[in-house]
Amino acid sequence: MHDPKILIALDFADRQEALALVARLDPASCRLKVGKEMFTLFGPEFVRSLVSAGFDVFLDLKFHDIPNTVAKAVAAAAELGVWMVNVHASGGPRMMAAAKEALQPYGDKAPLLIAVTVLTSMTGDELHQVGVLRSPAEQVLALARLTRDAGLDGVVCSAQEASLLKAELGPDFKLVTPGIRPSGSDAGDQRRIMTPEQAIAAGSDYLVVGRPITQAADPAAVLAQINFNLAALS
Ligand SMILES: O=C(O)c1cc(=O)[nH]c(=O)n1[C@@H]1O[C@H](COP(=O)(O)O)[C@@H](O)[C@H]1O
Repeated sequence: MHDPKILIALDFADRQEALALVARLDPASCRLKVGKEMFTLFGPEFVRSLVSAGFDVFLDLKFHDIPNTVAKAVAAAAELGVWMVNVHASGGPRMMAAAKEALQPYGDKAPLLIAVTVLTSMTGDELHQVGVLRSPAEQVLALARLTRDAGLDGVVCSAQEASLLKAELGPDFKLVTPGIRPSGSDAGDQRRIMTPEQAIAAGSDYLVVGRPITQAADPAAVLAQINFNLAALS
């Protein structure tokens, strides 16, 4: 596969369990995401080992801090050789521009820089609780516009906003969508969800899939089935 669409969220407390899954995966058929749990437990060495094994790695630490701190953190991620890194768009345009600037020295080796808009676990009511009175779709669009204007490569959003964002921001602005649930699988803590096929049809570029693959009896088979279904769409 030329450009694997599925980013598998490696959210494991046990390194051996994660590595047993990785050993059954092919870098040509998926990419890997390392998030806060595994990075906190196993650190940069774990990320480097996945990069050395030939995987494109999305380092999902969702940086959200003052511009100087985020710029340095993003540069540290680039040093690890990751394929994608993310910040929170609500850190603001100056923070995002500083992150972008920090990647300039890496040229075409720089990771894709993506901003999280509204977490896929959040509903409109929860946004209201934190003082955001817009609907999720309106807030996602507003933050995505700020992200594009700051020169970043794309956003993390839910697939429910993908068609709106593709229409408003054009085909090149990357949409990375978690909250993916093959039909019949448990939503868990996610709220704004879609199936893989619906997400691709709506315009998602990359689908983040965790538990539906990692907690399956046969994770490689679930991945193969999703890839097969997506190939049938194109
Ligand atoms: O940035 C992310 O990857 C992310 C953003 C978001 O809005 N929602 C979201 O679920 N994620 C991550 O995507 C993964 C989803 O995992 P599952 O819910 O198990 O498929 C988790 O690792 C989350 O940390």
